[in-house]
Amino acid sequence: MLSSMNKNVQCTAWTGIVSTLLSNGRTSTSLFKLKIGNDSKTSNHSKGSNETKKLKEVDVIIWDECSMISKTALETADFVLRDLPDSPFSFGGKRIVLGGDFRQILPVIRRGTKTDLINNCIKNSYLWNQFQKFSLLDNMRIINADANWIKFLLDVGDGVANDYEDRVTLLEGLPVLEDLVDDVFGGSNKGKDTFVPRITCYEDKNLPFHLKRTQFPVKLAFAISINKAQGQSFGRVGLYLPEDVFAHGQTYVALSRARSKNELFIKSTSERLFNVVYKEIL
Ligand SMILES: Nc1ncnc2c1ncn2[C@@H]1O[C@H](COP(=O)(O)OP(=O)(O)OP(=O)(O)O)[C@@H](O)[C@H]1O
Repeated sequence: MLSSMNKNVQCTAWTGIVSTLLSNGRTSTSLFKLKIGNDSKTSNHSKGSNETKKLKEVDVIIWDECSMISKTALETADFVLRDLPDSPFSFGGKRIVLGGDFRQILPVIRRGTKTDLINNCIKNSYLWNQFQKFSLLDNMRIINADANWIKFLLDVGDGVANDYEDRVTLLEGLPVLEDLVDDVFGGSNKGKDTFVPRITCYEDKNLPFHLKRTQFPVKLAFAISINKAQGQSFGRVGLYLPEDVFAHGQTYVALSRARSKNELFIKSTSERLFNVVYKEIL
């Protein structure tokens, strides 16, 4: 819509994986030339460079997964954009659209305490009050509009599903894998050659003969961390939690990646999942 209004739009996101999901997306570090390793407090941007000239022509910046942006990075972006035309206005007068959900993962701060994380959230920036807030209320990812599941996910994200030990009890009917991974690849077979049994599949019942195929029940899958999964949707998710999560939003992000409750399989040490929620920033 913005492009049809002849607006020059640049999409950006904090992580590489999310920026690849956006049309013409770039990582925020690359767009604003943020220096990493110092909390992104400074930028390498140089006024005469071609990149800077291109950034100057941008009208609207759409910055996704904003819960992951650190306050310092947002403020550095403000500084960079003000510096382009020497503008007194925030972000050099450009329109900034932040998208995100503060139930999700926050900026990563090595050995950061809860206070460090909360202080470095963009909600604590001097810029936050300049944004107008809009709420998206419908969960469009869940394909079968399972109201119980949608409510459960929100309760996990808001921390209201937590019990006295900050654990959430999974809804009944959610498959919890007890021993599949261990049986096949670990557990008593750890370190040994393991035989994966072939299974017989019968297919194409309309054929004039009986087609039988024998296959290994193995399919290519990819393992990624919960943090990397943020921003993505998957048809089928196996959540492997040999240890508790440790950061705000991780349980919510992990549980909410699948399009349906039936496509989420969990292997965990407990059916009561640990859930870290900093209610101060919701
Ligand atoms: N308007 C829509 N109509 C139909 N399906 C939609 C719509 N918007 C989103 N979806 C579905 O929901 C999925 C998630 O959407 P999207 O990635 O935009 O959500 P998000 O708010 O960025 O999620 P998150 O931040 O939790 O990753 C999409 O892959 C798509 O399948």
